[in-house]
Amino acid sequence: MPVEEFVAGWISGALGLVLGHPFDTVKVRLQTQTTYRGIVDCMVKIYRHESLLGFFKGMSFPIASIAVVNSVLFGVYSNTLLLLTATSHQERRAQPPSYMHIFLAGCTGGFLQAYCLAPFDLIKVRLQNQTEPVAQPGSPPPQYQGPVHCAASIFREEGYRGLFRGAWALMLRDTPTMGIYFITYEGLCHQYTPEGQNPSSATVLVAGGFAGIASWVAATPLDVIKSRMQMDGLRRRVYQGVLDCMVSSVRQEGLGVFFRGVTINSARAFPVNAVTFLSYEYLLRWWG
Ligand SMILES: C[N+](C)(C)CCCC[C@H](N)C(=O)O
Repeated sequence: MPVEEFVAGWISGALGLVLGHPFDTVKVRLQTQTTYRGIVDCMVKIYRHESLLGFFKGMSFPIASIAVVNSVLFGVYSNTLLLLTATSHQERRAQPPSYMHIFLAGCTGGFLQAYCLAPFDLIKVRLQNQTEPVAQPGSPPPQYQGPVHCAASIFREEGYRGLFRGAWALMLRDTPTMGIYFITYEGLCHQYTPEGQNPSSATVLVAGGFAGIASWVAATPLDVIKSRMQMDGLRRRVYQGVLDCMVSSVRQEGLGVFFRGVTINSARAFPVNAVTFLSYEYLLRWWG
């Protein structure tokens, strides 16, 4: 089983992640809190009350977990394609797999990575939603003092299953949309690359960026529900499950609720995924 894909997936994911984290914090706040009027208002308030550090809340765990999560995504994707089409990464330029195979491999990768991602994503969302200024002397400490403390408190209060709160919504969000992610990427690369050649850096950047946007636009409705399920249970349980969360969110806020954060998600998705795919392709070419 080729391991390069796993390592390339990890490094490229980490680069994309740091670049996108400030956007991600704004997105999570907009999706789960009602105090902000929009993207700019949210950014200004975070900066004023919590300084630049406020944008990087909750980042240490994703950095640690991206090794597992992105290497599972890219490793499973690539190895599923190998199973389905019997072509390795290098051979795929000459013999491109069918879109059906790409979609299925993407879904498989998405499904398995969601399972690894769930507890890390939960902790990230809980930390990002703490609005207290970072470490102010004299003020009461925030509920969670850091990722390990957060994980331990959730485990203590809600048990092992508590760490998987929102995991169902996450799995539903990622399985089909990771299929869309890889289809868009491969489709655009194929379109703009002469037969049998490797795509140029510009093509990889643009195809990666649009793959990110396309999959995030499709993923946003379930992303909102996922974030809400993850915040639920912090004080008192409000939702009975994914469906209940959907129904009551729509009842209270209208259908528009499903597109909360879509603009910021797309703005984040382009650079993050352009960088992710560029470094992924180059690492594999370099090693291949
Ligand atoms: C499937 N879904 C849309 C959720 C994610 C697709 C892109 C994943 C990438 N690591 C990123 O953070 O943008």
